Amino acid sequence: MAELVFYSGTMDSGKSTLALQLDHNHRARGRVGRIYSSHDRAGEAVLSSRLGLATPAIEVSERLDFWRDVVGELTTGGRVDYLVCDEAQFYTSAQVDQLAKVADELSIDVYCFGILTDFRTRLFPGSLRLVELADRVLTLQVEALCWCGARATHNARTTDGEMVTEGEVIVVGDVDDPDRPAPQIGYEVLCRRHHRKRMTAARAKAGALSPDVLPFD
Ligand SMILES: Nc1ncnc2c1ncn2[C@@H]1O[C@H](COP(=O)(O)OP(=O)(O)O)[C@@H](O)[C@H]1O
Ligand SMILES: Cc1cn([C@H]2C[C@H](O)[C@@H](COP(=O)(O)O)O2)c(=O)[nH]c1=O
Repeated sequence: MAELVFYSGTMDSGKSTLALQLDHNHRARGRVGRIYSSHDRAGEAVLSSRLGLATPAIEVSERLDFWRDVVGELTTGGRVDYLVCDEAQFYTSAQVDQLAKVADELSIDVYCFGILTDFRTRLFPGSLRLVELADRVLTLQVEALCWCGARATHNARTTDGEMVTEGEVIVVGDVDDPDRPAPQIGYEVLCRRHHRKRMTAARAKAGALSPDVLPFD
């Protein structure tokens, strides 16, 4: 029986890398996959990983109907054994329903990858529906870490290193690189404790340098 699987983790936890590995392993055994992504940092119609690998993908806009897309491929002589769906948090609830239908009625395995919650700690619509419908929800094993060393569970949006809690839900961006100045808008993964306290790495560092602040912990 085909499955709908949701691999979830914070930003920078290796989801796209796993998506590319999974596709590679299936293709190496002669299976034919169809790859989708949405708002990838590297641009439109691509699935890219921070490890440098990338592959062409079908861009998932709000208008894309997965059921019609896959049925269209099959009825024009194509073969589809599995779907790889990256950045699935950005999919609509209806699109996730279509993916479940593809798994159930066409017996095609569907592997989805995405972050659970946005910068305000709210579930993305696509992730919410995946949690509701997936046969399995799997957390990535490579743990992204908060600056304090604890497992990072939340995605913070930052402006010049300071956490922000208001703004558009979708803003494509990357996690800050400690070796280069923080971009105006970036992301940082934090443990819940530090997300609650809006304590980014930059703030923690500034606090540690100031003689006047009370100890944080
Ligand atoms: N220079 C590097 N050397 C080893 N691993 C790296 C390097 N850069 C990134 N990574 C790994 O890649 C992961 C991010 O992979 P990626 O697939 O882009 O994440 P996601 O799709 O979850 O945002 C990091 O958590 C880290 O494990
Ligand atoms: C938290 C959060 C993230 N995003 C964007 C930022 C990135 O472009 C992607 C996540 O990609 P990754 O491969 O998992 O790093 O999502 C957003 O638009 N809104 C948010 O709240």
